Amino acid sequence: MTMDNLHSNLDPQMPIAFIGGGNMAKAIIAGLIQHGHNSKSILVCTPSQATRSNLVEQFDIRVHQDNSAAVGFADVLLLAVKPFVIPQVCEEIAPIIATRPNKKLVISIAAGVKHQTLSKKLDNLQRIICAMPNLPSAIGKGLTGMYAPAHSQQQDIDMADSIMTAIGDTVWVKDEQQMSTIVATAGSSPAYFFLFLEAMEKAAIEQGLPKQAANKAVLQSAMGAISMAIDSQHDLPTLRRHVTSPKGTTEQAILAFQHGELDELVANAMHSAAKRAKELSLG
Ligand SMILES: NC(=O)C1=CN([C@@H]2O[C@H](COP(=O)(O)OP(=O)(O)OC[C@H]3O[C@@H](n4cnc5c(N)ncnc54)[C@H](OP(=O)(O)O)[C@@H]3O)[C@@H](O)[C@H]2O)C=CC1
Ligand SMILES: O=C(O)[C@@H]1CCC=N1
Repeated sequence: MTMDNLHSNLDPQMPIAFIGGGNMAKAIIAGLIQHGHNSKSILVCTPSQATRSNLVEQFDIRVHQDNSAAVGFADVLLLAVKPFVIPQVCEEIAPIIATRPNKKLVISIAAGVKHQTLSKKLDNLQRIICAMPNLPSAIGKGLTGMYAPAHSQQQDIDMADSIMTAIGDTVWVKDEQQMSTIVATAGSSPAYFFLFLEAMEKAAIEQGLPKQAANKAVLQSAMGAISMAIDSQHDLPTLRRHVTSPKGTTEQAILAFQHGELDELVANAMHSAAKRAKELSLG
């Protein structure tokens, strides 16, 4: 709940178990370790030997091939598998969780998978929190949208929040429906920015800049703009106007974006992402 993740009160020794060791698990683990979490307090259960070896090499954490090991290792379990794998994982861990349901907190980062679906698949487990982080969690600059149903205990909300604020900032939503907009706005959005930067870099190269210069000009400008947008007391349209001299160069670029109906394009793209999150929640 704070922009300063140094304020997370996560105990660096607290055991955390991940089920699934892919891109997003790695991003969260990188963020946790950067925040000072003890690597030996992190276990990842994931089927492929290659992924496990890579995780040990990269982070010096514990790994296991059997998902049930996660339940024995930690009281906080982070489900980081693709949405379609969730039913199988729940089937494997539900009987073990059922032996001590009051001890286990499950945090799911699977896009679109609803709280109620998870609860049903985990033998009516009540201690479940849905989280939608994003890739910049790896460098402590993530944004995680979070949802806990009304019956959740405050200690579970605080625990989930302290894990996610260790790797960035959090936004809690009261209505689970809003999680699909969080997917579109935060979970998926780093890819939109990468795509836009790729397009700018390509255009700069086509206009004649060497690749290295094009890359530097694009990334440094993006970083400057984002830093200003965060720190400035001006809103986004005002900052845009500060760059756009009447009859100048920027105005021509902005007109070209407007002719291309940028607002509609962005709205359509985000609608498609949110719609897909809703479809995943049905599957
Ligand atoms: N990527 C992103 O930016 C974001 C992703 N998410 C969500 O995170 C989840 C994971 O996505 P992402 O990390 O990108 O996906 P990846 O494909 O990179 O990782 C999925 C991982 O799940 C593992 N896995 C597959 N089957 C099982 C199983 N039966 N038991 C345990 N582990 C299994 C895979 O194992 P192995 O490698 O061993 O074969 C792999 O390590 C998804 O639900 C996605 O919606 C949420 C926010 C952002
Ligand atoms: O593309 C996906 O489905 C996942 C969820 C949000 C980001 N990556």
